[in-house]
This record gives sequence, C-alpha cells and structure tokens, in this order.
Amino acid sequence: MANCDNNPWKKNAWGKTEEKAEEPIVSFVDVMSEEYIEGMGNQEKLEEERYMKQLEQMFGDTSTSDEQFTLNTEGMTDEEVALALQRHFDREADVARAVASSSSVHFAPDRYIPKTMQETDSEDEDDDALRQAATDMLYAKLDAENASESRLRPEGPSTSRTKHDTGVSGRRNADKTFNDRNSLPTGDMVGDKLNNKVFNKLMAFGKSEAKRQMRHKDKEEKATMDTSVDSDTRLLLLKWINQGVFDSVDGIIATGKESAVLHAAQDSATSYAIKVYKTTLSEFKNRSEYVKDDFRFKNPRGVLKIWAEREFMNLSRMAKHGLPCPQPVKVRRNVLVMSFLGDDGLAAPRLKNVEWEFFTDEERRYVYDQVQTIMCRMYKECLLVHADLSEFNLLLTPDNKVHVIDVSQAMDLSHPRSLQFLTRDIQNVIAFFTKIGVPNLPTYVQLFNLITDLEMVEDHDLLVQVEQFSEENRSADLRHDKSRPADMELKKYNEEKKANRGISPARDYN
Ligand SMILES: Nc1ncnc2c1ncn2[C@@H]1O[C@H](COP(=O)(O)OP(=O)(O)OP(=O)(O)O)[C@@H](O)[C@H]1O
Repeated sequence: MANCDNNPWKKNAWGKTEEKAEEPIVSFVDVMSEEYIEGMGNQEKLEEERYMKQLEQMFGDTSTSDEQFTLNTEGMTDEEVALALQRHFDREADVARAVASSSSVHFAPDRYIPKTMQETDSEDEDDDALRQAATDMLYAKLDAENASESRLRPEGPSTSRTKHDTGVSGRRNADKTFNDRNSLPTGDMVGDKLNNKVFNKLMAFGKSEAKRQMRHKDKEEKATMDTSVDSDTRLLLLKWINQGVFDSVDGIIATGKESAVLHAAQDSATSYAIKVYKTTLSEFKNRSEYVKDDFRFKNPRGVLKIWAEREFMNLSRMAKHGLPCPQPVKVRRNVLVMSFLGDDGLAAPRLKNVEWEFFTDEERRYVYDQVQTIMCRMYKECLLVHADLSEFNLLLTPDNKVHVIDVSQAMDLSHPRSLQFLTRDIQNVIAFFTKIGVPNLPTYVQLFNLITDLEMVEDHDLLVQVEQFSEENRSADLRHDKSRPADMELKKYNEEKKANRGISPARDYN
C-alpha cells in the first residue's frame, strides 16, 4: 500500500479514503460562487487525468481500479480465466509498488504496528479483548527479538550496563581482591577499582605466593624435626636460662639418629651438652632389639620420654662409681643436660674420628686399656652393660682420656639378654682396635671372661656359649617370674630410682 500526495484517491492503511488534512480558506462569497465550484471540479478532473496519464506512461494500461476491470470469459476454460485474473492482480500489485517507490512516504511493515491501531472502533468487545491479547503477545515477541538482536549486534552507544562495563568490573575486581582468601595484604579497598589486567596479575601473584609460603613452612617444620628442637623444647631451654642453669644455648654439637646435641655455656667457664631426643617413633624403630622384653615398651609412645630419663639414670650410676662419662645435670621430658666433653667449646672427637696415625703403639694401647677398664667397671661396679659400645660412643678428650657416652640403652645385668649385648660390645671394641693396629689384644672369650669372671672356652663360639649360659643360669630374681622378665627389670629400675633420689645431681633443679 502506498500513499501519494497527488493521488486524489489515496487511501489510508485501512482501505478508506483519507480526509483532507486542511480545507482551503475561502470566503463565504467565494463558496457561494458557482464559478468557484466549477473551478474546483475542473481542478479535480485535471488532476485525475494527469495521474492516469502517468500510470499509462509507466504500464501502458490504465486499468487500476476494480470498476474499470472487465473480463470477457466467453469460450475460456477455467484455467485461462484464473490465469487472466492472476495477471490482472499481478499488474495491480506492480503499479502499487511502483507508486510506493516513487513516494517519499514509507510504511513500516504492518507487523510493527499494533493491531489495535489498525482496526476501527466498530469491532465488538470480544474482538477487542482478543486483539489486546494478541497485541500483548506481539509486544512480548518484539521485546524478545530486540533483546536477542542487541546481544548479537550491539550497535551504537548502549545505555544498559553489563558486567563487562569497565566501571562495574573494576569495582567488582577490587571487591574480590579485598575479600578474596588468597592472603594478599591489600588493605582497605572499599570503593576502589582494579582493571582486569592488574586484577589477573594480582591473583596469579597471590597464588604463587601462597605456594611459596607453604613450601617455606614445610622446610621450617622439617628443620625442627631434624634438630628435635621443637617449640616445647625451646620453651624449656628458655626456662632453664631464666633459672640460671646456663646462660646461653649457642649451637648444635651434633645431630644423631635419635637426638640433637646442643652446646650451652655458663659464665664462659662451664660448658654443657644438651641432648634433645627426637620425639617421633620412627627414629626408635631400630631399637627394637633393646625393647624386646623391656617393660618400658608396653607403651611405645611413653618410652620416647623415658630414654632421656634412662640415660640420666645410667650416667648417674656411672658417675657415682667414678667412671669417665659426662656428669648428668638435669633431665626433663625428652631433654637431658650433662657436662660437656671437650675444650674451648670444641667437642672431644669420637674414637672413630681420631687420627690414629699420629699415635704411637703405646698410646694406642693406652687408649684400648682405658676402654677395657670402662667395660669391666661398668659391669662389675655399675652392674651395667653399655649394649651399644663402639668407636662411635667413646670420646677422646685432649688429655688422651677415654669417656663413654650415649648410655640410654645401657642395661642392668638383670636384663635377660644383657650377656648377649655384652658379647656384641666386645666384638665391636676388639674389631676396632684390631683395625687401628693395637698389638696383643685379647680374644673375645678372654675379654668376656675378664669382664664377667665367667669361664667361657676358646674352642666354642662365644655367643652360642652365652645363649646356653643365659638359659641355664638365670639369676634367682629372674627365675622368680620367668614369664615376664621385663617386670623384673621394672621392679629393679624403680628401686634404683628411689635410691638415687637422694644423690641425683639434678635433684636441686627438678
Ligand atoms: N657430653 C658431651 N660432650 C661433648 N659432645 C657430646 C656429648 N654428648 C654427645 N656428644 C656429641 O654428640 C654426638 C651424638 O651424641 P650421642 O651419641 O649421645 O647421640 P645419639 O643420638 O645416640 O647419636 P648416634 O645414635 O647417632 O650415635 C656424639 O657423637 C658426640 O660427638
């Protein structure tokens, strides 16, 4: 459909002739004038003719209205009639299109015009309701279409704000950074903005920083485990410093499989060795041979604490008999304080680390003789077997004196396997001094008999004889309760502890 200013029959969209928008202003005299009326009629006629000519020039046929269209259907088949009608209809449509394209006025497609506006007022109420519903549906559809179009092809400046809006995303980034749990110390970021690039970099940095801190923490924990100086131990050492036991703890002398040994000083004249036992069970797995039949291992975790106390007890017993060993000073939980063996803060070397090539045969023999005496006295006077004696647990002080250390596993003779452990100690010692070339060393059996006053024979294996002897000659005490020998040791241990209370060097401190 088209509208044309010059077309006297121009019709509106609803097929009705439009009323003139403006009537020409004329005087009453003019209206009454026949000439004027005649003129108006002529003018209309002229305009009509001009329009028809225009169509004729364009399409060669002026039949554009239904009234003028006549069709002689005589002798025509139905199909021919239909085709003729179709041709006429097509021509009309072409004319209408041509008129529309030459016009400066364009109609929007009628689907964009609400139906209510297209209809006249003459419809009944039902139709109105139906129309209204259709209109609502149309608007809803149009809204949806517009929305999807704007998503696909956002054109021109948009007034709606999305999450991609720089202001919105900047504020959201700042908020996330402030509230995020990546432990970045951001400070108060309320009301701030962060652009995406900075935000992404910050997040990446936060993550890598968190990983780095985790690694650092693991390392620190591991170091604590390695040196056994956990926070509880540090607190205890601080307490002893406050109590004046020593002035300072100034370094690690050695870290062994089961402990760390620290150096502590007092008045720059006295030095102490602080042995801190590791508190993890795994470190004590290799001690199973000592703990078999040992009452203390009925509760393995409790035993971890007892090692320090047991070493303290054994050192006390040895010190009481004047054996060359560190003097026990104090014990608490897994920490043992004893006198320091060495000079100027330098620990005495283990026999294993002594440079024997600078020693004469006599000097070496003198060193061996000291070890032999220690073993004999430990057994006879202290009623103890070291049970881990070797070049690793014997220190040589600068005055060439041998001291025995690491006696936590040393056992009372009442222990059912003490003689077996003694045999092993003997084998270790003889093997070492043989290695460093000490002449005229005793045989295993000779040394065993010297220490124990027993009479083992040379032509039989020492350990086999010891096993047999232990089986046949258990002490009266052990025979008293054969089924539970460990209970016997507990009884003896408690008796000894009770007796030692009066003489313990640590008594004043504990
Ligand atoms: N009183 C002390 N004075 C000087 N140094 C000592 C003293 N006690 C121990 N040490 C040093 O600490 C080291 C470890 O001590 P000790 O043997 O008692 O601990 P450990 O944990 O049983 O070690 P390991 O089982 O590895 O031999 C010793 O080899 C020695 O060098």
